[in-house]
Amino acid sequence: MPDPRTLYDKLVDSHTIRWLDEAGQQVLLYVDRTVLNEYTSPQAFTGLREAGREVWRPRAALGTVDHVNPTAPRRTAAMPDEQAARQTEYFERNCRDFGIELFDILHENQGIEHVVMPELGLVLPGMVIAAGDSHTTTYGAFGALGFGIGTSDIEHYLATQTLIYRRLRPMRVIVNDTLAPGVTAKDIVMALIREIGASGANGYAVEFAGAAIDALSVEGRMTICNMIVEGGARGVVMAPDEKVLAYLQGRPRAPRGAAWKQAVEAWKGLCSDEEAPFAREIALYGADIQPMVTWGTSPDQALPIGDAVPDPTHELDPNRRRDMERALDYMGLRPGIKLDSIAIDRAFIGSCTNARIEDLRDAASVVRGRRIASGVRAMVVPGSSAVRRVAEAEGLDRVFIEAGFEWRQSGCSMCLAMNDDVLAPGERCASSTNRNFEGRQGAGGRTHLMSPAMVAAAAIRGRLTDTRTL
Ligand SMILES: CC(C)[C@H](C(=O)O)[C@@H](O)C(=O)O
Ligand code: SF4
Repeated sequence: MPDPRTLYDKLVDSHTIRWLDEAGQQVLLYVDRTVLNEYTSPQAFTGLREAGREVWRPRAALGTVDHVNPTAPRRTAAMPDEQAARQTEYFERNCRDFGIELFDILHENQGIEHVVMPELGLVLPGMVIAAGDSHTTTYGAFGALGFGIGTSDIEHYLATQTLIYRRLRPMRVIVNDTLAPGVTAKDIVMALIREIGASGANGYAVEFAGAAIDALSVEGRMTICNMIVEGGARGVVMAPDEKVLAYLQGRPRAPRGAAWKQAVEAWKGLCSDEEAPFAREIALYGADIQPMVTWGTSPDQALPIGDAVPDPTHELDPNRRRDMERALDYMGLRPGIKLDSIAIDRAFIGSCTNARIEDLRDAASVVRGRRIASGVRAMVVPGSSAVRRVAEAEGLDRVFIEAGFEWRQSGCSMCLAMNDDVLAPGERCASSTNRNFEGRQGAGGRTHLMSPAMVAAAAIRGRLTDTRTL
């Protein structure tokens, strides 16, 4: 009998070309696909150009403009500034010259890379996908191993279709029970990061399992795989099930006909063996998880919405106390105030974490028939042009617009404020994104992370709000 293996190890083993050390901890890994963006790919292409190299398998790469483009409701090719224009022009030239398919800003498939790849059916169970963006882990929801790589690795990948890869240690997170109504996938991942800390999963590949994960939609699973990066995990997997197959079947780039049948057959066995060894295991009880919000400047500085801003003087660890004091100072918050009393200026529904169609439906169901609070500026930035079209076909754009939201074009937008969607200094934002670092949404801007439904509720009340009380 072969040794029992985890799903993560099966994925790495099946893509290992050769061991680079005696224990097989460092390997030459075959990578099936990548996705490129205008922000992290330029130096890689410059490297290829300078070395006179070609791209080994141009059809295994796809480019989409997402980080720097504007999201103004009327789409044009114009960029907000000179640097963004230079980045997108060079990106477009690189894709053209190296034979890589490109979704430019006016393309009907344009969108945030981690939304575009799955919706086209380009992420399949059993694949290894590496890309120049940390949230490539999103693809774990399909039983694929996705991870972010730096620019020199992008160049290595493009030239060889391989990477030098160091194995991670497998860790399992089991989420038992069922979630209470009003609690979402975002709350699971935020609760987990709060528990393990922002570097709690450093060095680990996390496998999620358990009844609460099984019960989630594929979109919800993507939210978890996307955001667990903020807990330090550089690899995430979930065993593919019937829901994954149903999600993929018929997608434009997914296999069809006999190839589909063959693929489904090949995906059997993409799960951890029963006795597979995990270096670490954590259990969460789904029924205990509450809607979460962050109060600080790190994704682990989060609490259930019913709680109060914590008091640093109660923290015994001096480093953590200092971090808390600094975070509260930056966030302009006093210890002890109720989280649901914190007034907001802005509300942002967007990002590769939470701007898929299901997220927009969730938020719209909170917003329907209501108006946003006066003084709040709220916007919805769909994760992709396709999500935007589906939402419009369902009339969700009207729901948001009638409530006072701006309905925008797709892109990363105010998730990281590389375009002209930025917070002014001191502005406070309820945001469905994944990072709340200082200045993330604009210099001096204050970010509170939460689920899209919670953002919608905050926009309506004008302060952080438990959706269940609306
Ligand atoms: C720009 C890119 C390097 C970065 C990432 O890798 O995650 C960005 O997408 C982010 O979310 O901060
Ligand atoms: S939406 Fe945000 S987290 Fe996602 S790729 Fe863009 S900047 Fe990164």
